[in-house]
Parts: sequence; structure tokens; C-alpha cells
Amino acid sequence: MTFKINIIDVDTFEEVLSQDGFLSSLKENVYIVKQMFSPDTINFVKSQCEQLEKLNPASWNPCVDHCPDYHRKHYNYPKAYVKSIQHAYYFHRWNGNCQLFSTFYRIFEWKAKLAESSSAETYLSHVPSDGPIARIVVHHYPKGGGGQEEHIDPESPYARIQTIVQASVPGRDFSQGGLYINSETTGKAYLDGLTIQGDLIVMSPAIKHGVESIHSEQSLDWESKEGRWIIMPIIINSDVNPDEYGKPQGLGKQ
Ligand SMILES: O=C(O)CCC(=O)C(=O)O
Ligand SMILES: [Fe+2]
Repeated sequence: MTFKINIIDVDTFEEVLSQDGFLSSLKENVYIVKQMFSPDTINFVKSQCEQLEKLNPASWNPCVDHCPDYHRKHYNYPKAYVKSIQHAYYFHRWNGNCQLFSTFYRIFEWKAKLAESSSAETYLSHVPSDGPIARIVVHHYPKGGGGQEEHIDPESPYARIQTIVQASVPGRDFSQGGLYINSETTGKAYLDGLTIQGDLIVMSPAIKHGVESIHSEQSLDWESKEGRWIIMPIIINSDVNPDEYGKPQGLGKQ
């Protein structure tokens, strides 16, 4: 399998997304949608993370009605579906986050369109007991080993595309490690170097991918905000009614 990495502007991407062959194109194509989000938007999201961290200790919460926003440090937790070293932040619209979710509305619209059943508004207004919900996840992979095991993610009607917003400045915030896709025939292709802050990476969840250790030679400092940051607007099933689409699968390589 060889991949074509398409660098594309948002209006052209929207045309591509509307074409019949789009979903099958994802087997061999990755899209980097240039400059979808401004530095102000990225800084706004990071400030929301800072605020969440300042006001709440790290925790984990099941995705049920009234689930709070929370943040959590992952350190190769043995029971994790996919092992990672990262500080992750989880936001839900029902916690007064209308502005945050409207910032990423276009991405939710694309996902809803590909699901063919509902509008973005349906997912955005859902609470867990209604069905799949919208969530905004932010990952910070600190220097000194931040990363994620190679894995594939489940495909479902509401997760036909994986959408990863580049929230760091590659080359300035980190220069070693980062997101790659992998296949037996071509080996790893690294994507961060093709992006600048505010770009959006769109690809199939079924492509093998991982985040190679960020500056593994340095010592890990959770307090430092350097390293790699990404924002993922996602639609997931809640923990109220498990779906049949499965869980992410770690492939045992880091
Ligand atoms: O950090 C990234 O770029 C990818 C994250 C990812 O693949 C995931 O959380 O499933
Ligand atoms: Fe993934």
C-alpha cells in the first residue's frame, strides 16, 4: 500500500469530500487541509486546557450524562487499548462549551454528512443517554518521551474520517518524533513536518498510525508546555449504550 499525501485548501477539500469516491479514496489518500484554524483559535483552546488543569485535579470520568470536562495524564497504563504518554483534555458541549464546539462546527458537519443519518446539530445536542456525542479532545505529548503506540481506530458511521488539528508549531515546539502512518510496503511516513499550526490532517481511522516519541533523549517534564499538541473534534459512542464498532487496537510498537 502506498499513500498519497494531498496538500489541499479547505474549499477544494469540501468538493473532494462531496464526491462519490471519497470514502474509498481514504484507503490510499491522506489530506492535509491547510490553515483551517488561526493561531488565536489554537491559543483559545490551549487556554481552555490551562483553565481546566488549574481548576481541577487530574481524573478519569465515564462518558455518561453530566460527565464533567476533565484532564488526565496517560503513562503507558497497562490496561489502555493503546499505550501512550500524554496529557489529554476532554471537553463536552453540555458543560458551557458552546463557543469551543462552534469553532469546530465545520468538522462536525463533515462527520455528520458522512454518517448519512443526522445533522451535526444532532450529535452536538446529544447527551450520552441520547446516543453518540460530540467531544473535543486535546493531546499534549511532552518532550522527553510523549507519544502513542502504533494503532488503528474503529470505523463507524460517525467516525469515517479521523480529523487531527495541528496545534503545535513543528520545528519550534519539537523537532523529533511525531505522527506517522505506516504500511508494510512503504514504511513510516511522518506527517507533522508537512503541517504548520492550524492545519488539519484528515485520514481513515483504519490506517496504521502512531506518535513516535517526542525528544526521547530528554527527561520528561509534565509541567513544561513544550512538545507536540493536537486537537481532535470527535463523535463517539457514550458509555451508556456500547456500540458494535469496537475499540482502538494497539499494535504493540512504540
Ligand atoms: O496525536 C495524533 O496525531 C494522533 C492521535 C491518535 O491517533 C488517537 O488518539 O487515536
Ligand atoms: Fe489514532
